[in-house]
Amino acid sequence: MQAESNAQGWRKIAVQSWQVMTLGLLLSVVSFPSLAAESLEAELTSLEAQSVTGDWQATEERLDALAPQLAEADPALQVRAGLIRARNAAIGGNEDRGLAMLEELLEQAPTDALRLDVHSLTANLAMNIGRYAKAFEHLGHGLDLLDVVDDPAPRARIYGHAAMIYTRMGEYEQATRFGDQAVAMARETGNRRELCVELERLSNAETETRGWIARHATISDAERTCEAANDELFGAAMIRKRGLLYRDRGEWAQALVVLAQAREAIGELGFARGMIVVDLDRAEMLIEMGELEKAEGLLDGTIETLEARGDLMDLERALIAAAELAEARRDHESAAQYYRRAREIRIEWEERERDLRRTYLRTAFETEIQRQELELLREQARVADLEATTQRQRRLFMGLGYAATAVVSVMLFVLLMRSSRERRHFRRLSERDSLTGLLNHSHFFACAQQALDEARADEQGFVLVLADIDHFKQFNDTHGHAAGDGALRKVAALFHRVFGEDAVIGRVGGEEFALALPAWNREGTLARIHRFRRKLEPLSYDGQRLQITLSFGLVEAGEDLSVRAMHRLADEALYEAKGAGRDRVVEADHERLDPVDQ
Ligand SMILES: Nc1nc2c(ncn2[C@@H]2O[C@H](COP(=O)(O)OP(=O)(O)OP(=O)(O)O)[C@@H](O)[C@H]2O)c(=O)[nH]1
Repeated sequence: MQAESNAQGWRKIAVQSWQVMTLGLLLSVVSFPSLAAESLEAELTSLEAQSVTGDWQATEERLDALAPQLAEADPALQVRAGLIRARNAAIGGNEDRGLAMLEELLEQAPTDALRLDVHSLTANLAMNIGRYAKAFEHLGHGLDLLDVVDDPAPRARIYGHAAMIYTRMGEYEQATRFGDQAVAMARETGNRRELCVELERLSNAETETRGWIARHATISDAERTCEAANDELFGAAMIRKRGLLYRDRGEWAQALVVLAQAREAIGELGFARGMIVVDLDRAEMLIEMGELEKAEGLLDGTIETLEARGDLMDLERALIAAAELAEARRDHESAAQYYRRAREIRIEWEERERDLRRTYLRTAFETEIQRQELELLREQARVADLEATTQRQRRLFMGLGYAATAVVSVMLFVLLMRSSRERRHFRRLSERDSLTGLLNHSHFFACAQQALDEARADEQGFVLVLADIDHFKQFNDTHGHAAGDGALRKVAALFHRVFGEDAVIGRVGGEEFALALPAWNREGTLARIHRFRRKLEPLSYDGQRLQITLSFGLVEAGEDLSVRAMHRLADEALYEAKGAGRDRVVEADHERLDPVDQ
């Protein structure tokens, strides 16, 4: 009784489509991590298994019964129940509702692993009903989640769906890579049913990418695994595939035996479409072998059934087989009719395929464009970053440059100031007497000449005076050299004080001084010398008061007298003053002037 109801359930499911059946199968192998609410969890696990081997309506009823418990349950359990309901809706013919439910589940899924399963199921369902763009979109999102989901079960499922969809696209290389991953992941789960499904998908991808031996190994592995997992449907499908492998190698007798086994197994399951497909396989071979009667028996009613179902690919195959059969019987008119119809079906089929291909290419293209745009944005951000850094560096360098320039300028300024100060210092050293600060001999006479020239130009008077400290040797000898220095400094300071800023004053010998007095005359000069002599107080030194005196020679500028000539005259006058007893002023006698000096 149980077996009968199961078989009925299978028939209902089989009415939908081969692919939709795989959805249920997939869900049955889910091994979600154990959560709280043990009993509910166990119930759900049993439901997931039943959704494959039993009637989807029965699972729906059980889910309804669980509704109150589920409303209070952990979100993860709710999403698992939701996945079964979405699949049920699709199998029940309400694919749009199934897809809408999956959209909601995506919002609710509390973990990346569950979100990955929702994407997997959405991609599979969308693909089966020709919503290719949606299928590719969800497949892409699912594959993206592989980076963050470690659980091998959902990983195996998304890889498996990718393998299936890429095989459908004719992208066999990529499909094989996904198929290998799916099988590897399924082996990790230790779940035989999962592995059975993924081996079947890999075997589809491998048809165009691998040799006979590799394909045979995959198919045999799948056959054994599906049998061990008690998955009769996939087991039967694998037997058929093994038969086709023999056919491909030309081992027709062996192929027919194996295909007959497959037909029997599929027939036991009541899987109508599966039976038609295997009959077609066998009919095609029998026609080639010339066994026309047997082939005709297998094809009988096939075309009508497939037309009713709208299975275009299988219908085309059946029409071609019928055409070949008619041709073999020399019924060319019927053959031509079958071929014509087959062509029409092919055009219709290809139109659908083109649509699929276009969607795939558009999606792939859009993804590529998005990737490029993203890359461009990243590049732009990198350039902007680089520009900002360069700008910062330029500003920094400019700042440093300004600072360096400022530092160098300050240093230069300081150096300039110092050097000009030093220049002034050295010039002063070269022009002045270091002890008294008065002009030295050579600078005094240069300045005196200049002052004389200016006085003459201004038609003003000019007087030159020489003064010499009396008995200075004796003073030095008596009181010491330092006292002598003090006396020299005192005399110099007094000259300045008495004759003022306009007088050019120099120390022109050891204890000899000279004064050039522009705009002065002899009377004024004599009066001022007398004031000087009065003011020359005794020098206090070492507790003693030391009085010094000076002798003076004075000369007033006559017409065309040079400073040199005036110096000679003044010197003579001074000599006279010394000879006359010192401490006095003698005026020069112009008459005594040697003509050479003028
Ligand atoms: N303390 C000191 N003595 C100096 C300096 N320059 C020259 N003398 C001294 O000045 C003295 C000049 O001596 P003399 O030329 O003989 O003349 P005097 O002793 O002043 O005698 P009369 O000029 O004839 O009155 C020497 O003893 C020099 O050593 C100086 O810078 N400091």
